Amino acid sequence: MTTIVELRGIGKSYQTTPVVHALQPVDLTIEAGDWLAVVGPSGSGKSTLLNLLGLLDRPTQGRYVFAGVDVSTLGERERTALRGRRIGFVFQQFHLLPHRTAVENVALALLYTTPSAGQRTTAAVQALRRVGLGHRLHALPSTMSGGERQRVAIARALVGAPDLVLCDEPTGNLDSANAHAVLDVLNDLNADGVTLIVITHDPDVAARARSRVHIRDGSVTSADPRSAPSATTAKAPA
Ligand SMILES: Nc1ncnc2c1ncn2[C@@H]1O[C@H](COP(=O)(O)OP(=O)(O)OP(=O)(O)O)[C@@H](O)[C@H]1O
Repeated sequence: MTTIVELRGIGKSYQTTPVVHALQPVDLTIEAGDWLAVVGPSGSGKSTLLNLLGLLDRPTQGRYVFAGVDVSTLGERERTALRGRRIGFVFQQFHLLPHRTAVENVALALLYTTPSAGQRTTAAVQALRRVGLGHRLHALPSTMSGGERQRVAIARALVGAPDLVLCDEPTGNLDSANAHAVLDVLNDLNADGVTLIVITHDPDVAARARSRVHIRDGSVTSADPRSAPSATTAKAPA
């Protein structure tokens, strides 16, 4: 098995007055092919954890090994490169460029890694087909439903074949029909081997994952009673 994420005693405090201990030290292991939901109420530390996992922020303590690389040893430029090549992001607000078609939005994600425009377009078309949007390649975001827009965003996250896709409230802006369609896509991708971490406050979204951890007041606890509370290990069930 390949370990994608290994957090050892990772914690984060914001040096404000007073200091905010946003994330208490946590151990977390994610293997290739896992789908983990991180569930917690507003202010519990979900974004803090997502920012650490996605190399968008640095912890104040602990060790993070991502895909075999100890990221605490890396400079900012190396972290940015690792993030760009190996982590895909899906956000609640889609963040699509409004005047670009679906295929252009997805192809843009490869701008700095794939010199050939033709190859970028080919990969974008494949990614859009993978999320069931092969018939909407040239649509502008304004002509798409929220669920379709989020599927474009998922295709954009996937197109570079990342080791990990991090989703922050991926259904937060969707009605229940569109939310189900997006969760079905995540389900299919995970069945194909894509490793997912989904941050959510929605228990229905969390229920679709293979495993769950809960976060409250900055403390991560496992939903799996077999795990020790101080050593949360998220593993796909056998
Ligand atoms: N830059 C910052 N400086 C100081 N405190 C912060 C900062 N960012 C977050 N916090 C605090 O850290 C705690 C965790 O915040 P975080 O944004 O991670 O929660 P969350 O679970 O993502 O919330 P939400 O669901 O509302 O987005 C909160 O008490 C928040 O006020």
